[in-house]
Amino acid sequence: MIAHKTPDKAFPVSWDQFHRDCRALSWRLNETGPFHAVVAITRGGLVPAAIVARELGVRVIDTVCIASYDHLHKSELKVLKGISDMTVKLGGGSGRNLLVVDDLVDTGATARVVRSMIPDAHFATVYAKPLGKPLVDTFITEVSQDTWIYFPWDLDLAFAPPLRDGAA
Ligand SMILES: O=P(O)(O)OC[C@H]1O[C@H](OP(=O)(O)OP(=O)(O)O)[C@H](O)[C@@H]1O
Ligand SMILES: O=c1[nH]c(=O)c2nc[nH]c2[nH]1
Ligand SMILES: [Mg+2]
Repeated sequence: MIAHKTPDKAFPVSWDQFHRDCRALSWRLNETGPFHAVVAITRGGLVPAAIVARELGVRVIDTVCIASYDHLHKSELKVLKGISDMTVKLGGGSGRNLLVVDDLVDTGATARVVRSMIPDAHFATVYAKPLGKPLVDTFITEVSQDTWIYFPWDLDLAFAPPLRDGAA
């Protein structure tokens, strides 16, 4: 396990907000395409990839399966499944006209690995932190490096204590 400081700030995202941000991302990407295929970086990229592909009318969806975080803790990055040969061919070998989608870029380690596979692909994430931002072509919202983004699929409805009882 790689030593990692627990982020100071929390940025929780609701399903509504996430859908709105994915639609905003699709608007931006619509000016850049057309794309022959979408490559989702699993698992976090699956939900935004579905929304973006729907908005842009792309029917070919592939995955590259990468794991590096165990909840808040960064571990060694593992590529569990690569991009299929058919998709790489669609992108002319270098990724031209392919759209890579992930939920966020943090340190940029995940994006760097995927970029090395298809360097000419267009990289899009919904959220970006400063360290990873240079690796992404299009994103919607930037948060500070010491912020942890909580996605709706990782959250549950729960009681929030009143401010006067000591809630932050
Ligand atoms: O820029 P980085 O520092 O590489 O971090 C960003 C990556 O970390 C998260 O994935 P994670 O490895 O947690 O797997 P998951 O998508 O299955 O949740 C997130 O979905 C990005 O893919
Ligand atoms: O849910 C998540 N939120 C984050 O801010 C983050 N950074 C890397 N991996 C992450 N996963
Ligand atoms: Mg991920």
